Amino acid sequence: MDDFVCNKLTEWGLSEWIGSFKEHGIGKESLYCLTRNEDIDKLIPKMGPKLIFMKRLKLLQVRPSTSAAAKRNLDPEGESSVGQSPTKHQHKAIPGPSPAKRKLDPEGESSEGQSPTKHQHKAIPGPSPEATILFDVKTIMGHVHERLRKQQPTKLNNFLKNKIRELKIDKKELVGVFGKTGAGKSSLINAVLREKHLLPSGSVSACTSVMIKVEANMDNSKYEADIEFITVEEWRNELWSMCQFLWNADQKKHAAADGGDDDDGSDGDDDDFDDVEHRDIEEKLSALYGEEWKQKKTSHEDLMDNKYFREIPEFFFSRKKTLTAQTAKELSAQFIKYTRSDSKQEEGRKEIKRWYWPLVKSVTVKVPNNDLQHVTLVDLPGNGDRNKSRDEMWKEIVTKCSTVWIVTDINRAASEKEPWEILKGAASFIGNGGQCQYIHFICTKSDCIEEADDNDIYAQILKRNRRAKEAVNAEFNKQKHIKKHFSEDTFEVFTVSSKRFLQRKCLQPEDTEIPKLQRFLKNLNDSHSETVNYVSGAHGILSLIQGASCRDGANKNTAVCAELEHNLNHQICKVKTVMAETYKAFQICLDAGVERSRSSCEKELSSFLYPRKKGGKKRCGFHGTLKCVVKYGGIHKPKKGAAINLNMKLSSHLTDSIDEEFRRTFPQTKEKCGAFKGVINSFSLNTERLIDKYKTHKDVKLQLVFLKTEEDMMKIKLNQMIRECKKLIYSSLTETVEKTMQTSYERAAVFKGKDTLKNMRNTLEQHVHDSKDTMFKQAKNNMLKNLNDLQKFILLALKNTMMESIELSLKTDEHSIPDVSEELVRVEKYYYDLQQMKSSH
Ligand SMILES: Nc1nc2c(ncn2[C@@H]2O[C@H](COP(=O)(O)OP(=O)(O)OP(=O)(O)O)[C@@H](O)[C@H]2O)c(=O)[nH]1
Repeated sequence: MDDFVCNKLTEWGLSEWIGSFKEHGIGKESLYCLTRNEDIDKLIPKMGPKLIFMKRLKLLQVRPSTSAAAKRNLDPEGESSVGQSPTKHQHKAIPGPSPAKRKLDPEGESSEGQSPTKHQHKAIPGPSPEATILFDVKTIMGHVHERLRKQQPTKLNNFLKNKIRELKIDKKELVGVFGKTGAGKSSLINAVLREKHLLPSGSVSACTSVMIKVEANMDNSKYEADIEFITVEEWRNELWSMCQFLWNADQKKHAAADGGDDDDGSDGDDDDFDDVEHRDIEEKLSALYGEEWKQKKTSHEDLMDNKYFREIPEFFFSRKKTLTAQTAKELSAQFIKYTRSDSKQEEGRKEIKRWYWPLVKSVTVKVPNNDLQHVTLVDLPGNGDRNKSRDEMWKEIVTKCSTVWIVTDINRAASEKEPWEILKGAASFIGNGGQCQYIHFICTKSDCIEEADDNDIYAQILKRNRRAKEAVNAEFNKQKHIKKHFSEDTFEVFTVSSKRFLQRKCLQPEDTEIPKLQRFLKNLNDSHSETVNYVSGAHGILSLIQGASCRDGANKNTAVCAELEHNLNHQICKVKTVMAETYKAFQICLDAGVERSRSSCEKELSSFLYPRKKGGKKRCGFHGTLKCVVKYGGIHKPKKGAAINLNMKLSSHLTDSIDEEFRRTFPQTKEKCGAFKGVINSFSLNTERLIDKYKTHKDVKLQLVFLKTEEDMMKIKLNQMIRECKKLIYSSLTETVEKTMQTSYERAAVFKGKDTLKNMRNTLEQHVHDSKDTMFKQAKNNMLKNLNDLQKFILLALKNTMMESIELSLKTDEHSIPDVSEELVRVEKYYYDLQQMKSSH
């Protein structure tokens, strides 16, 4: 690593990160890359929270604008995108027609046969007043940016251009739809979107096998599916290990057939594992190669032959394929071969020779003329995946869900184990390790009732719905592990009938509860506060420009600056105090957790390694399970049932010890006071009082208006950053345990034949025994270190951002600034209009 990087980090007050940069070989180019926000996600797994800090560093403009990195940030790409963007953005901002207006036919059929364009012409309502305001303000800011670009690039000029570029609306709410296969997830998504034929559903042998994201198509009026493939290299590696496995299995079979010793001493359980693995492999290979793989399995390179991928050349080149169609039905027929596995070749789908799901990472389905432009529904099959990149994507999506729908058949909704196990398994990823605010337990197929006669059906359905809700709520109250992450007010039960909602038979739409879910999504989609933030940010920037162009008395500024700096120091002290208290509280909880983990980890491991059935009997098939666990780094994701995670089990006393304090420090729901006991949200330079005090001095007042909006914007960005970092801080506990356990998994995975189970158990036991004095301490230290990094960064960001803004608004004497008085008047009016809309909302 060269001196440049060291100097830059020192210059930015981040000298203690130099070690990490060195450790990960992050040099000058990467540093540029980071400050330009490119490819940062690839580096995040290496660097953890620090990279997120780096990412935000750019957003928060902590870096000095004279740095080389800053200069590169002001590249022409960025410039032009703002200057030209309004038209593109404007399109995005105007919502399409509401589904209610568009789909006059509840079946969702009528629009499908017709040309959508014609249909849309009739139904598209004009943009909402908010969208019009946003459109106008974006256009105004685009023009102002263009004028600034034509001027000399001074410090203030650069600062203003950056500020305009940073104004954006990036609200995206993810709703994760979980549930076992056949529960009714696809039908539910179709019903809430009133798109009867969008996601394929409904057969015994077929099921959704890859993650499908469904969102509004904001770019055109077509139905679209973007397919993202895994890498060629990844498939080659997977093929290699599958062929290897099949070869070993064949050898074993031959040895047995030759009359060799078929008892390899593996308790017979090896066969259980092999059977499961064998079935999975066969399923994958048959999907892609039909029967042909059986002749080619000795050479994985033969299975890479181009002829198998003729239909998807994109797999080798761009890794992305886009399908388009005029109707949902047409699109669905096109993408089904990328999303579903169909072991028995359903009737009507026999023409499909190859099913490409093993090569697909995810599919994004885009629905035109849908006004949920800020919401993405994600159909999540099962627990995740054994395929590494699909599993990573699963985790990434799950930790980003702001709402989770657990879908299950209404029959035995409360008593069935699987939905609760899915929820339990995901709780740490969506709770403290994620950002979920609402859990909806959705009991589907409420129309399916057997015992009632025709006249009684309606009453019976409603009665069962009531009972199901009571039972599920009662069950939720028993789920201690889930309740550590979520309070009762985040949990709600729905009893829905997707089928009857689309058919309008037997049940009124309201009784199907689909409209209730639609209203929820509509509220989630609401971008009012984002629009207010955009307009208020624009108002602040224009105030700064106008204030700078009519600046006069330096004396007043000195007095205001002194007062602001005094306020800033006072506020920083307040934040520091809360941060120190938080650190202390974390330390106390974790110390207790380390002690408990140390004393009980061997017992925990034992209960895992020697599982007993109810009644104390030994459990069969455990050998296979453990083999999977050690092969996949402590994690086993069976096709059915809950995922097994030994790392989480070992770190459970640590996570238990911190869960409550963690939730208090980083509350999930927006209504709560916010992170760090609300000290970030209440951070204020008291600019409102100063605005009132200096209301007769127009230039000072304008600068103070800018500072007020700058303060608000900074808090929004900081809160977003805190939300991302807290996930990494939380997951660092289990990750440390996972890393420490890795060597023992690797050693255990190589055992074969006689005494395999015993040897695997001994290896893990010995390792836990040897590392129990250090592993948990290390996990605690890592969490505290990450917390400390975050706290330092927040303080740095608060101080530097506000100081830079004070300096540029009140201490810089630049007069070659455009006159934006007209624009300011217009945006100011919009700003007040939006305030009024907000109060009437
Ligand atoms: N009667 C009735 N049947 C439903 C309802 N919802 C779903 N089904 C049926 O249940 C079956 C499974 O539904 P899907 O929507 O495909 O289930 P899924 O959870 O998406 O299944 P996978 O794709 O395998 O993950 C289909 O035959 C549906 O028609 C409902 O509300 N009422």
